[in-house]
Amino acid sequence: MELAESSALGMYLVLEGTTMLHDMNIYFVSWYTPILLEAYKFWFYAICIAIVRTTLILLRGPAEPSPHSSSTDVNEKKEKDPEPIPSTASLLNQLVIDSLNLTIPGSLLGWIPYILLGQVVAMVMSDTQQHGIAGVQQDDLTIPLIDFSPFLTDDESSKKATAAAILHAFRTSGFLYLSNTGIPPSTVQTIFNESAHFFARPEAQKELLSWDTPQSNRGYVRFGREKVTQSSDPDEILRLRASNPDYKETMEIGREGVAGMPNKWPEHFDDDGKRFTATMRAFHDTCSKLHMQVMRAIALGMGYDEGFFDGFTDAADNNLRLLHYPPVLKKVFADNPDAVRAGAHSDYGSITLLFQDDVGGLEVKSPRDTWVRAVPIRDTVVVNAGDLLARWSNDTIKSTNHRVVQPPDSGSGDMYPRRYSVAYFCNPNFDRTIEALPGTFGSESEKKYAPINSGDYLTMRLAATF
Ligand SMILES: O=C(O)CCC(=O)C(=O)O
Ligand SMILES: [Fe+2]
Repeated sequence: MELAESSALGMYLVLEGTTMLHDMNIYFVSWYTPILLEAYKFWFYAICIAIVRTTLILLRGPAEPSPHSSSTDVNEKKEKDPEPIPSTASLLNQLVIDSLNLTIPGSLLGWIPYILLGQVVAMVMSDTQQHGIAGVQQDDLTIPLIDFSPFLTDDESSKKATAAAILHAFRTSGFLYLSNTGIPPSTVQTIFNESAHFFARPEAQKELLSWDTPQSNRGYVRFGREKVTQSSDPDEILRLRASNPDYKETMEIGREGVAGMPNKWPEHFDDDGKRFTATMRAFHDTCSKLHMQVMRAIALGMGYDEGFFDGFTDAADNNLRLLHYPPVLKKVFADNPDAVRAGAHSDYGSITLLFQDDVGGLEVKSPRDTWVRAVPIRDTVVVNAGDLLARWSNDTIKSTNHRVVQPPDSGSGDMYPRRYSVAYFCNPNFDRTIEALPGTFGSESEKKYAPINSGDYLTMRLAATF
């Protein structure tokens, strides 16, 4: 039966292969359609055989190894583990997947109504959403989509399960998508509207709100001023900035009420400026609550009391950054392989809450050293760990490099569209000392970093890039 299945699949691949040049507009053939239909039939048969095979295994149990296979080379046998026996759950799972897959060639052949295919796709999508499988998975990098709502209940076991999933993501890829965070999508939409309105102001007006010092880290940063990079060598940063500027402008908003470090609000310009100020003040507060909740999840995941980090998060020494990447000629990217909207970097603080529009362009470095697109997923927040959390966790949590490049080519026009995003950079209270967390080291000598003051660390990192 296995042979029949692979033969049918082989026929499908061979037949479909013969139509490839036609598909690529290289060599047109008159028999394209009939051959393709025959190919789809073999695809359909192969899945049918697979379904029958799985059903038989379910009913009868796995086949005994044949005498032939047991008499194969002894050396080879010694090295190989016996084939694992699939569990009933995994067989049932396979059966569901195969049945769903059957609808694809089935619909293409007109044997199964198209409408069913649509329903099946919707079913698979909602299933993966529910089980948190969705997200991004490529080149050994997994950015899971995690539903945060169970963590916001009083149910201890739901909270623990969500906390464990979040910590696992921080320890492996350093990135995750969070849904149902408690921040309404309409609030995020308002922030994006206000941001677009702000960046549309005349350049001269924005310059009046210009960012001045890394200590304060507040205000408007014009196009090309910040060059995010891992380098701390000033000459190297200057050279990079001149050759490959970040194609972006930003507005940095810090915690309100810090002596000597006022935010640079546009409230004295006009009513729009007043509305912007009130909206952003409120959003800073809203995000600081999510920051506290995510840190509580990390605490629970690491086996501490849920409130372990509260004394590190309650000052809300966080930075709200509005980002605008203006439209850019496709030619700029085509001509220069190093062109970026935001250069490769890791974030500095504890965690970042990132809201992106649906344009795309954010990429995350995979363990295979490739760039993987962190595609926008509607109504989710991308959460990633920063360098200070990695340091705090004695490198058990990862602060992963990421960058922003051109969005996928939509094909029309000679420019890539503008993109907006909003990053909320969270930091441990600036007056706290950060040193290896309990449980992240055995003996004192396993602590990788010296204790450091949170505020000093952040200022040092910011001073290097502006
Ligand atoms: O715009 C984005 O999606 C990412 C921005 C970012 O990584 C940053 O500002 O640190
Ligand atoms: Fe970043």
